[in-house]
Amino acid sequence: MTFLEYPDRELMMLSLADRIAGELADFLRREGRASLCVPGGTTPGPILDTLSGVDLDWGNVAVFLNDERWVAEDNPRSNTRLLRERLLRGKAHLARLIPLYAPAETPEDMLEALADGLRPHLPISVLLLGMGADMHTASLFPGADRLEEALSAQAPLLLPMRAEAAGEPRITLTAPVLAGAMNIHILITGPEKRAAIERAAGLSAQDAPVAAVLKNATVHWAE
Ligand SMILES: O=C(O)[C@H](O)[C@@H](O)[C@H](O)[C@H](O)COP(=O)(O)O
Repeated sequence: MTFLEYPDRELMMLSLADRIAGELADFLRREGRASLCVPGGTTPGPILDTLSGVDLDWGNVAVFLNDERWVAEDNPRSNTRLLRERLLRGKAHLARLIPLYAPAETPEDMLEALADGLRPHLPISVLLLGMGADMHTASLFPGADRLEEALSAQAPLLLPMRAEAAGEPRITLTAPVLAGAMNIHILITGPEKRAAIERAAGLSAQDAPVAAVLKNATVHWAE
């Protein structure tokens, strides 16, 4: 992994948004299309805000989440809602949202249909991930019910995931899909997460799921 330390959060958010935009522009130039996979949670908001105003051929960019909480879009915990409010507006309103949620009782009910929608947009051109202090990334939580399956090289694209720390049931991209991204950025802030990611580098993905994507990742950190 490459570790980049920034003088402050604001500078980190702007620099990383700029870098992500540059990587997307490269893909668009070379291949005519690109995919951008982003986290929910509280950290990435300012990057999504900046990206939404960037001049890109957004009509050829597919955007999707790393993972989704299995709640309707009007729920404040919906990551899709965050995407719509912070990224899919301004210039980026032309981007194509590939859903990780559809109204149904459980993620199991929609798993195949959602995976079919995702498949044509892989491998991921640019992946942005967050991480919890417990070393989870996407919804790959330590101790989660289907973690082992999600870490396997044979994992399907998407899996439902349930874990005590997760709250509601989740749906998540699996480790091989995340690790197969062409550019991988992990965005973290604060001393606790810095210590966690340094510890994760020496642990198995079973104990520290973020370890599954660390090898080719650039970690971006500010106090
Ligand atoms: O839906 C989610 O919760 C995210 O995709 C998750 O993996 C997130 O990135 C981490 O939990 C960090 O979240 P914070 O940025 O809020 O600390």
